[in-house]
Parts: sequence; structure tokens; C-alpha cells
Amino acid sequence: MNTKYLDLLAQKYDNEEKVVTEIINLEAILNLPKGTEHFVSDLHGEYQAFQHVLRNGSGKVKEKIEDLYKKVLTEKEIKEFATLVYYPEEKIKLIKNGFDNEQELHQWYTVIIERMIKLISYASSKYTRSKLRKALPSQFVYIIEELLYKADEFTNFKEPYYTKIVQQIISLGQADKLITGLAYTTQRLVVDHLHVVGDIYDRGPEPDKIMEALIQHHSVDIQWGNHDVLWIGAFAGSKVCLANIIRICARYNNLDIIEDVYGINLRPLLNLAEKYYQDNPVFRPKVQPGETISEEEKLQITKIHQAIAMIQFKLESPIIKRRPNFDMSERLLLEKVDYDKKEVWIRGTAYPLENTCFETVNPLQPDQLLEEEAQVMDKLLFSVQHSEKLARHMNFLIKKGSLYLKYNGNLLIHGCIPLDEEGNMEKMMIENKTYAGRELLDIFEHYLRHAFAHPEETDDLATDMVWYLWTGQYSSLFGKREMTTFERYFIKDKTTHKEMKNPYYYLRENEETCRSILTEFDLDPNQGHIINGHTPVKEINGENPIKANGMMIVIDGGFSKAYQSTTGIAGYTLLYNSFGMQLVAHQHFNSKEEVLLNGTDVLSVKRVVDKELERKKVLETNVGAELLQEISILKSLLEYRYMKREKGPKESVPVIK
Ligand SMILES: O=P(O)(O)OC[C@H]1O[C@](O)(COP(=O)(O)O)[C@@H](O)[C@@H]1O
Ligand SMILES: [Mn+2]
Repeated sequence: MNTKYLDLLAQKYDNEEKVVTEIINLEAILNLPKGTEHFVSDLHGEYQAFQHVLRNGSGKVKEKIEDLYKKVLTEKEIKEFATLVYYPEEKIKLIKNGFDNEQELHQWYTVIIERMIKLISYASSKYTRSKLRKALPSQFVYIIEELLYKADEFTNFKEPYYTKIVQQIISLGQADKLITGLAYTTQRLVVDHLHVVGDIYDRGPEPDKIMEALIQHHSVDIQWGNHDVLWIGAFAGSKVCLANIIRICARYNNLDIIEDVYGINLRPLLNLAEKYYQDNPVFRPKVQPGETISEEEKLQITKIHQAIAMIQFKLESPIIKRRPNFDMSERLLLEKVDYDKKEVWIRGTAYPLENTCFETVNPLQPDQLLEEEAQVMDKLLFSVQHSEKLARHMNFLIKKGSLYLKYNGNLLIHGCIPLDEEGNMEKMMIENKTYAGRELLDIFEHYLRHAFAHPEETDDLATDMVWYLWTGQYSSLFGKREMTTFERYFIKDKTTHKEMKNPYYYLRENEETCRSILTEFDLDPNQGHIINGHTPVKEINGENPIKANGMMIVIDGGFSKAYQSTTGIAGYTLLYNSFGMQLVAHQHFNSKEEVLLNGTDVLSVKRVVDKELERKKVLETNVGAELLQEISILKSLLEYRYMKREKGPKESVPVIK
């Protein structure tokens, strides 16, 4: 080992005891049960529902409360207590309003602090003290540690020392803060690591708040979804991606995300829209029940929606032409329109067009942007690339995200591995080289990162490739032959709207397919699972999210409100702890207010996907592999710096994928 490196390390471990202590500490951690992983996907801007799932740990918080209190508390009390852990600030307020004297309130504080301490003691039992300490609210670490210590020692909590501390906290007016801190600590202890298997953005109203929550989260990774790369693409300089995100925001009545949240000036686009467009039924924004919108505003959005959709269609054309390998010439639909007859030719059939808005299209050069349209896009791109908040969110997506992830033996991927009908990995030619399977995904990711690093380039291959990831047939995020946006707006015949899925989506029902994919990614097919998002599982039609004998798990049940009528539920999430995997089905989430008032916790059918025969330890995980490496380095340091040779044979370091 490089001695320079060891010298540097010795600055941190500047005596023998420190090295030895750390080795012992790490060895101990290896033998603890593995932490709980929590998988969510397809959040689609539904911040409130996501918060709920995060706060209740997909039912794990309640489960722990029930383990401890089922015999001593009523169902109502358990619900109340669980709600307090999920939403401490609001619930404390509500409860306090119900008391009419100080004494009752103090009594309540005493009981709740005791319960919270017990809960934390239980929830942290599989972690080291140091990990627990990091999860505690910093201002109360010392006090809580004292209480936890007493909770271990005396089960009845009547110990005067304990009582004294609690009384002091209450009389010094710190109880609310302490309870709130303890509630968040519980949430954090219940789920060790969060995986977001794609599609944070689009359709729902608050993707930015989801991003802020993820930035604050203690441990998270993201597998990009097709909607996320659309936003990354826009920020990286792709005007066609930018047109798409604005179009989708207009369609779902979410333009305030662009305008108010990210501070992007839509005025030039609005001026253009007002000049050329009128009302048009297919471009009116989708308004959620309960949402109010004035007729004037609706009309304005309808116009913007048309203006940006037409810009999008025009911008697609030059990319398709300069990238023959994208094999998308079928999508040059503006050129296939007969503008006199008002029909479009698709694969040899002429379809009548309706609700058209071709005011800015020159039939002789249909993909030509008007000067004004080009200027609008330049201004929008400038504004997007100078939004400080968007920059922060996109940087985080890039830092924590990837196209796929191998984690503890499983493969996490939003969309698919493009396959042909025989189950072979589809090949794509990029710059005279053919890629398939894992290599294809790696090169896609390489281009995406390149595009992000070069936001000034707007028409290069890397930037175009980000758009391909949104809509190309061999994109691992899209997984369909083509995106029929044009047809959906302008053609009545619904057969043209159908988007043919990649064979992956039926082949993934077979174990054999899943085995070959896991092998392609160098994962053990006897142990690993593929965890997918992207396609809503239609539980309503009896679709099973667990496929291929448990090797494939699809967790998109549709947080997206717009899709809940087709799925019949409000999303799946997955939990993977030391005992195995559990799939949780969530029922429709109405509002935080409803949970606060009635304790309705709309969970959750659990299906055991896998049961570990033996409890899985940290040693067998990704984290374990990293710790083993650290231990090995520390042992080298011990030997080099403090001349201690270890007795016995050196262990080899296993690699966990
Ligand atoms: O329902 P909408 O918002 O019109 O979106 C439909 C489009 O969304 C897509 O399904 C992609 O979004 P998802 O990743 O959420 O499936 C396209 O295939 C389709 O054209
Ligand atoms: Mn998706």
C-alpha cells in the first residue's frame, strides 16, 4: 500500500489505540443485521403522498409501535401515537388544543416522552450507539442518551433520576421540541436507506419539494426516470427537452413550477401564444378535482400549451434528421401532413386531423421555427440555465443519480433493458460502434453526464442523446417503440395512440429473462432481483407486481393521481430488511389533514417477496464490502505505523455487488 496514503491516514489515527478502536468498531458493525432499504418510484410531483410514505416508513413505524404497545394501548391510541411520530409539529398542536389545564398537558408529555424513548430504544436496537447518536436531535443528544440508558436499565421508568430529567424538560418548555426531535429520529432509524427508482418530475404539482426532501435525506440514491432526464436534458441545453417539460407542465396545470418555483420567465412564450392561438379543447389543462382555475387563466394556458407543443414538434425534426441511428424518421409527422386536406399519413394510412393548431407552420418547411419562436426558446433556455434553484436540484440528481444501480445484489432500474422478441439484448449503433445490454446503458449514461457537463452545447450528440433517452425506442427509460404525442392531440382514431411496449415488458414475466439480465450485470441470478418502476401495475385488472417467481418486482403502482384510476391503488413501495423483502400496497392518500385528524393510515397489504433463511448481516451488503476494505486499510496502517503484525491468516476481502 502507498505509504504516502498511510501517512496521511495516520494524521487522523494518530495513535495505536485510535486505529484499534476503529477496527473493533467496524468489525462489530459487520455483524449487525443489515439496515432497512426503502424503495419508492414514480413519485411524479406528489410531494404530500411521498412525505407520508417516507414518514411512516411504508408502515414500519406503525409496526414497531404495535410490537411494543399492542397489548397496552387501544387501536385509537396507537393510531394517535403513530400520527404523532409522522407529523409531530402538527399533531402536538392539535393535541395541546384539546387540553384545558397545564397539569393534564404535563401528564401527557410525561407519558409520550416515555413512549418515544422506548420506541427509539427498540428501533435502534440493531444499530451501534454511534449511529444512533448521529440520528438524534443534536441539541438533546446528551439528555436523550441519559434517558435511553435509563430505559435500558429500568423498565418501569419510575426511577427518580429519570423522572427528574423529564420534569425539567417539561418545566423548561422544551417538551415540544424534544418530542418532535424524537419523532424524526424514529423515522430515520426505521429506514436506513432510500432508493428512488425514477420519475420524480412531471404531472404532479410539487417535484421541487420532493427534491428538497431528498437533499435533506440522510441516505438516498436515485435511478433516473424518463421524466427526470427530460429535466436534466433541458438544463443541459436541449431545447426539445425544454419544450417538453413546459408542455407537460401546461398540460397538467403546473406552469407555476416553471414560473414561480424555478423563476423562469414565461412572458415571451405567453406573448407568442396570445398572438397565434385560440381556445382548443385538447390543449386545455387537466384540472384536478378540487383545483380552481379561472376561465381566463385556462384560456391562457391552453394557448401556451399549443405554442410549446408546436415548437416541440418542430424541434424534433432536425434531431431526427441529423441522427439516422436514432431510427426515428417515422416521427417526422409535420412533413407527413397534407395541410390542404387536413390529414396525416402514418405507415401508409391517411388519418383526418382535428383540433390542429398549425398557425405557425409553413407547409413548405414545416419544421422551420418562426424567428419569434426561436427567440422565445433562446430566452427560455437562458432563463432555465440561470435558475439557481433548478441548478441545485439538477446537480443533486446528477450527483446521487444513475441510469441503473447494483445494490446488495439487486438491479434497480426505472424502465427496462431493451430486448428483442427472442429475449436478446437489443443492439444500437452509436458512432460506428454497436452497444447492447449493460454497455448500452453505460454509454447512455456517459453521454448524459457529458451533456450535463457542457450546457453550452445544444446540438451535439450527447445533448441529442438525452432526448433519445426520453423517447427513443432502445432507451432503457422509455421502453416503447415510439411516443405518440402528436397522434394523441390531433387524431381521433385511438389505434394511432397506442405506444407499443418493448418485448421486455412481457418477457420479464419469465425467470429465464431475469436471470440473463442479472447475469449481464454481473449479479448472482440465484440471489438477485430486478426492481423496476415506470409502468403502472394495474392491480385493478389483477396484474401482479411480483413477477418471474419473485425475481422481478415492479413498484410503480401510481403515486400519480392522474393514473390512479387505471391502477386501482396509490402506489407500491418495497422494503428490504435483514429478514427479507416486503411489498407494500398503498391505498389512496387524501391529505395530511385527514391523517392528522382521524389517524387514517391508508396502508397496506404486505406480501412477502423473499424470506432470508438467516438474518442478513451488514457483512453481506455493499456497505459491508466497503467496511471490509476500510478494515483492511486500517490493518495496513497498524502494521506500517505501529509495527503490529496481526496474528493468524489474513482474510480475503469479498466483493459484494
Ligand atoms: O398521460 P400523459 O401525461 O399524456 O403522458 C403520456 C405519455 O407519458 C408516457 O407514458 C411517459 O411517461 P411515464 O414514464 O410516466 O410512462 C409516454 O409514453 C406517453 O406518451
Ligand atoms: Mn417513467
